[in-house]
Amino acid sequence: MDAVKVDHCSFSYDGETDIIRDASFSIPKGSYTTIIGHNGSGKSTIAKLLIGLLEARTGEITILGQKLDETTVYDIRSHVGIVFQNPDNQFIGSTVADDIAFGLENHCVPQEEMQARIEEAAQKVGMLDFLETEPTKLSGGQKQRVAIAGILAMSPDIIIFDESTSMLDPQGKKSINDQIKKLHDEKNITVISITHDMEEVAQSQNVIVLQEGNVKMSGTPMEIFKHEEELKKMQLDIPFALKFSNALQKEGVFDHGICTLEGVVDELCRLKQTN
Ligand SMILES: Nc1ncnc2c1ncn2[C@@H]1O[C@H](COP(=O)(O)OP(=O)(O)OP(=O)(O)O)[C@@H](O)[C@H]1O
Repeated sequence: MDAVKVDHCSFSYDGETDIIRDASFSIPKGSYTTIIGHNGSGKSTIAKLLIGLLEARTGEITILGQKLDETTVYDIRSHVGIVFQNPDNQFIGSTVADDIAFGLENHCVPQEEMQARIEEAAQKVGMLDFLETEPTKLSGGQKQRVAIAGILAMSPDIIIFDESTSMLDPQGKKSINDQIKKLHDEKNITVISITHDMEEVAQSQNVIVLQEGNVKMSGTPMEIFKHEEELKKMQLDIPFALKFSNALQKEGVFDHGICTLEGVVDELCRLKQTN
């Protein structure tokens, strides 16, 4: 089953210019999909359409088999968690723990289980020592980690990350990206991540490339990265690991391209053993 199906959707903020233009794509249940595109290509608008914060002018959106409309939107939102780009708009609690608990309280999770889930989620994002801190006293990156913990604690079927790691330092970004991958691998959650981080794109299973509100390409990371020139025209790049492995391929060391650093290291070790 598809987790998400977008069928010929168009959307306009002002009723005149379409920002999303006849977009169609589907995202398989349990997959890890990244959505990329230049600034203003419509990625965040798509995310808001998927959770019914905006309504498509034409076309149909189906989430986990349910057509999205005013009768289904609240039920659908209970299965879909979203972490936005700006953490400041996502705080309601007076402590970090309250904040992570917010969604759980709405779902009437028993107190004891709630405490365990709060601690587990806080630990995953490296914020266990901050549970009693006021969210307003946190840095932007720390706030974003708490917002992510709030969603992780809910264990939704689909999580949408809308450039959620863009404020994090490199280590924080890596640890959140690792958590996202782990969540997907272990719990079979459908992960949809809007990102400019090509290292993250490389670790996903499917990629959707948006250009001016339309789906320009879709496929596996390697299928997408083959179009390096077209990506460049859209202000997009390929990951460093692939550039490195392409250079090694030119020198005759590798016989194929590899887009993750782990993959490059594995291949170098394999070659060392066979030589
Ligand atoms: N609330 C709004 N009202 C009017 N226009 C908007 C609104 N939000 C976004 N837009 C416009 O819609 C277009 C797509 O914006 P969107 O935020 O979806 O792009 P994006 O691909 O997420 O960009 P970025 O990579 O910069 O985050 C842009 O031209 C933007 O100016």
